[in-house]
Amino acid sequence: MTTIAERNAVPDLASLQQRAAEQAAARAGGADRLRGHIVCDGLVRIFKTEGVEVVALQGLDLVIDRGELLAIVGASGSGKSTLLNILSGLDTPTAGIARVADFDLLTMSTKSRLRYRRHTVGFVWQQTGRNLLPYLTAVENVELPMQLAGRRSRRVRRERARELLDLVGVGYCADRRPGQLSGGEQQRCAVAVAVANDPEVLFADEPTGELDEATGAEVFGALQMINAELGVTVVVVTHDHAVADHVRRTVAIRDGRTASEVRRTARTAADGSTELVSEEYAVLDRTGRLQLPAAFVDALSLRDRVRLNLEPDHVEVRPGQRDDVRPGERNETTA
Ligand SMILES: Nc1ncnc2c1ncn2[C@@H]1O[C@H](COP(=O)(O)OP(=O)(O)OP(=O)(O)O)[C@@H](O)[C@H]1O
Repeated sequence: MTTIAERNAVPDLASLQQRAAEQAAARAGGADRLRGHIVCDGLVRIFKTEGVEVVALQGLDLVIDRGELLAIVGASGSGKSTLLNILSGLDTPTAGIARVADFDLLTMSTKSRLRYRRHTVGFVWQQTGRNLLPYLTAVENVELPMQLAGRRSRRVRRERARELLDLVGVGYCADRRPGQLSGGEQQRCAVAVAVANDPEVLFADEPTGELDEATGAEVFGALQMINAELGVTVVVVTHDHAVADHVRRTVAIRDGRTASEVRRTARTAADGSTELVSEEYAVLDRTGRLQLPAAFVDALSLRDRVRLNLEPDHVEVRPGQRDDVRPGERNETTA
């Protein structure tokens, strides 16, 4: 059993991930049941306003394993909020598959949607006002969801609320109201509130959006702790690419599809220490489509079509035939 002092020591991402995987396996009933806690397959969301259709999600594929701590990043308008609204049960997709913890988000009834939102998922929003009630102290805010669920005795509720506040590093704020807390402390309390009823998945929408970098890092520390100690799957949606430093996998969304992801893997360095190495991958969908990073497209002025060559261990992508060949310029694809 880890002590609070040990938990609050500066966390090492690799060991936190290891702990999260063990806790998640325990929750799932064995490591062999870890895959696919959240599954999106060919997810489509079309909005229709005044006869105009906006395709916000264009066949998005994403699999998140139980116990993962994952960030979703993307420019404004890329479809992050649309995806989060669907996964949190606030909105229904137009087509495709969206499944979280065995709930089918396309077909679930109003009753299961309510159960899903109350017990299966927790939320942290960017605006504190949406997370905490101003007239309750921090510990009362954490107790409230347990009280509404009517599952635990008053004494147990209070004990758990204090434990959760300790876990996210704001035990000292227990008897203060939100107005007496800093922005970072409020968001860490919000994390404790979100997991009060022991959800399987925690969604955080821009949880550090209004915070400076150092305070934002403390909030990420709280999310890491919840993930590692409770085995809760954590999905953070943000504009902020610096988030990649705090998670093991960052998925980038572009034009309503998953475009690329960065994975940080632990490797043993020459001196025996463990180091985290980041590697960027393009995402290949089931039909073999992939999106080239915008920087690659710009660097070679790729447009309209490209030439592909299959090599023994890789695929080459070269600029393709250009229709607008100027006089005197050779068209490199003609034989
Ligand atoms: N209710 C709606 N009605 C019509 N169009 C919508 C609606 N919600 C989102 N859209 C459109 O869908 C696309 C994706 O929007 P979304 O809000 O999911 O992006 P986002 O990545 O979350 O952006 P931001 O980071 O600015 O919140 C945009 O083109 C947006 O205008």
